[in-house]
Amino acid sequence: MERGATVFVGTHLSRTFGQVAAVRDVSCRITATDRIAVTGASGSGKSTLLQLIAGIDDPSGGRAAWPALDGHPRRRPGRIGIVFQSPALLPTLDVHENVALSVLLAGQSAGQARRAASEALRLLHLDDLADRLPHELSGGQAQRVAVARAVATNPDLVVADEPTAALDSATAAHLLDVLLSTVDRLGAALVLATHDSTVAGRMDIRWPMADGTIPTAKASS
Ligand SMILES: Nc1ncnc2c1ncn2[C@@H]1O[C@H](COP(=O)(O)OP(=O)(O)OP(=O)(O)O)[C@@H](O)[C@H]1O
Repeated sequence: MERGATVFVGTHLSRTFGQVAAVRDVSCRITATDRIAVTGASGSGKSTLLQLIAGIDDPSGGRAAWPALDGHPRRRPGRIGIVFQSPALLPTLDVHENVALSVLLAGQSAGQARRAASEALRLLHLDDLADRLPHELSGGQAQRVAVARAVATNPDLVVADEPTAALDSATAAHLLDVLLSTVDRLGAALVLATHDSTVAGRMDIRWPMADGTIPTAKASS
């Protein structure tokens, strides 16, 4: 992707659930290669904002747009990779099949999916685990597979919702190393929600959320 390209623009975004305003009037911009940590207390709206950025939820008000990703028939999971707090691997598929599935869902052929999965597993040093079932993995290994699944389609934007929350600090640091080096290699933007100040400290930009808003998000543009 072109350097400086705008991957996402949120304009006066809001998302309400009944009486709860989870996201309130957030305007923000993400450009290619940005490394953004969304921080804030539990319930401040981080996950809700990430879901709007990933396009898996619609705002109640305002506008979400992905200028650099337009023109792609399938924005997700092709151009946007998502890593959740828990790996959420399909239990009856082995590691390679779990990763290949995301590529298939992005519209690639079975052969392309197999090749892309092998490449993603190699990138994340998971080749040796390709034949394992999810229950045969440690938590850290499973989360690395989840990263492989998110990046196998060569996305322009990776959205990660507390990807290290369930890991001990050494495993979390390793996962973050792997995630950062992978998005560097892809030239993708990364937006990551975290409670962990060490994790947030490794990102270039911090969006501190409080009560559904981000006072400084516009400063990233
Ligand atoms: N699907 C939903 N239905 C109803 N309320 C919701 C829903 N999703 C989120 N909320 C509410 O919106 C607010 C923000 O939630 P959100 O999960 O975005 O916060 P968060 O900062 O990610 O929290 P945490 O750090 O605990 O994951 C909370 O008050 C939450 O209860």
